[in-house]
Amino acid sequence: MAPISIKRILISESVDPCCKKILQENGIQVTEKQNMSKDDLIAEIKDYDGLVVRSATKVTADVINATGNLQIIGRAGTGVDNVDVDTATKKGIIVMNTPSGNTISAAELTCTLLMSLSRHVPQAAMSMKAGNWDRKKFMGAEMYGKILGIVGLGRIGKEVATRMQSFGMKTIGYDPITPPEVTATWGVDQMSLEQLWPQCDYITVHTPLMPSTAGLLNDTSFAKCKKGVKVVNCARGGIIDEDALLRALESGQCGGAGLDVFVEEPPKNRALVNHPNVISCPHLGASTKEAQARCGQDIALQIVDMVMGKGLVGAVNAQVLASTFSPGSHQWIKLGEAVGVVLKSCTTSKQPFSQVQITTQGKHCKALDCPYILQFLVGAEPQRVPTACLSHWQPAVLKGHGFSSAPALRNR
Ligand SMILES: NC(=O)C1=CN([C@@H]2O[C@H](COP(=O)(O)OP(=O)(O)OC[C@H]3O[C@@H](n4cnc5c(N)ncnc54)[C@H](O)[C@@H]3O)[C@@H](O)[C@H]2O)C=CC1
Ligand SMILES: O=C(O)C(=O)COP(=O)(O)O
Repeated sequence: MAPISIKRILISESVDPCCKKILQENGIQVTEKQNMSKDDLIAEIKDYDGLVVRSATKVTADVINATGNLQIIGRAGTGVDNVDVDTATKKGIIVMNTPSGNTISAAELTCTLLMSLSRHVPQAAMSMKAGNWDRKKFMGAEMYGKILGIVGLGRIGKEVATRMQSFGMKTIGYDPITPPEVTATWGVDQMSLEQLWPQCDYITVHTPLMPSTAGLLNDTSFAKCKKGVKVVNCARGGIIDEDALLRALESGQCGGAGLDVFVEEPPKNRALVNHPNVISCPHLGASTKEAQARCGQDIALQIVDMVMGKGLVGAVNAQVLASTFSPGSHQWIKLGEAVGVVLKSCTTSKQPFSQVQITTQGKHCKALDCPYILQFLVGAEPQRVPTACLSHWQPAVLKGHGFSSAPALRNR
């Protein structure tokens, strides 16, 4: 991989101090500036080769187009929906994230919200602080024996499932990529959303926000749910349609909601936050010491490795990734994608490939495994290669994400 020169990095949010320390120890100058307006960021960003953000910095096309020498946008966390990845890609800027650093913390907050919904803990605590002693008002229900529907069975969905099973919940779910045989090994019975909605006592969503997941829970799907279903969104605002949720809460079709994320953060419209059956947090899923330490360290080390030419871990924009490999590799990377496209056109099955082996011949192909496999996947199954796979292409991760056997590359 051709080394990339990064001399100055701007950290625009509260990222664990270890991030700055690691970058500085590796000769990179670091400036921390928080709470910048869009105009401030546009003025500031011109002087930097790298930018490190969390979810609050909106790295829009305007910001990216204002950059002079920016080469890397590092997301100390999972979701990159606050970064205009397409514009970054067009400008040749690598976007990289640290998707596993905050998984456990987000899963634990989800479980906390599920349990708080069942026993009204926040409302009871507020009532106590107001000087009351109201036992009748806060009658709850056991989690034991109830059905939890998990939409999105990736890293966080899996951790939520295994934790809630320990409370005696039955876990069912839906994911278009993670195969049912894989989720069955962690106790989640997969089915279509049509089958899932009417069965659930609780529903929690753990998908990225994208066109196919925006409004997954809407008026139509709420109408198919059990009356009084309780829902949690610790993923991204908008996966549960906020207006539909308010209507469902008001009609009693939805019995309560635990919300960590909102379409607009902080939300100007407080109708949901103020609803008596809503428990909400200001996007706290990743806000633990442990998650922040992991994400801060991971993003710094990934940037340092990239600068040293050691490897490119965590890049979510594969096209840029391809262009960072030596010019000699480009033709092979293109060939990988083309082979994927051809193979895809030869199969009529909608299922992911169960086993793929790519055999190359000749010394030039020996060092190509990462980019070649990645581009093969992009060509073969673009809609089935989640960001997680692109950023963590290692066979073990691919296997967990729907490729029942990760592609093997053999060189003869
Ligand atoms: N509240 C917070 O602070 C945090 C929120 N997050 C968010 O949580 C979400 C999940 O994160 P991870 O589990 O790490 O991601 P992941 O990529 O491991 O899992 C997402 C899963 O959603 C599935 N999916 C895609 N489209 C779907 C659809 N239409 N229906 C059902 N499933 C679908 C994918 O196949 C994948 O398995 C992301 O939106 C992430 O940004 C992550 C960390 C902290
Ligand atoms: O990692 C994610 O996707 C998150 O939502 C966490 O966001 P944060 O880093 O806490 O701003």
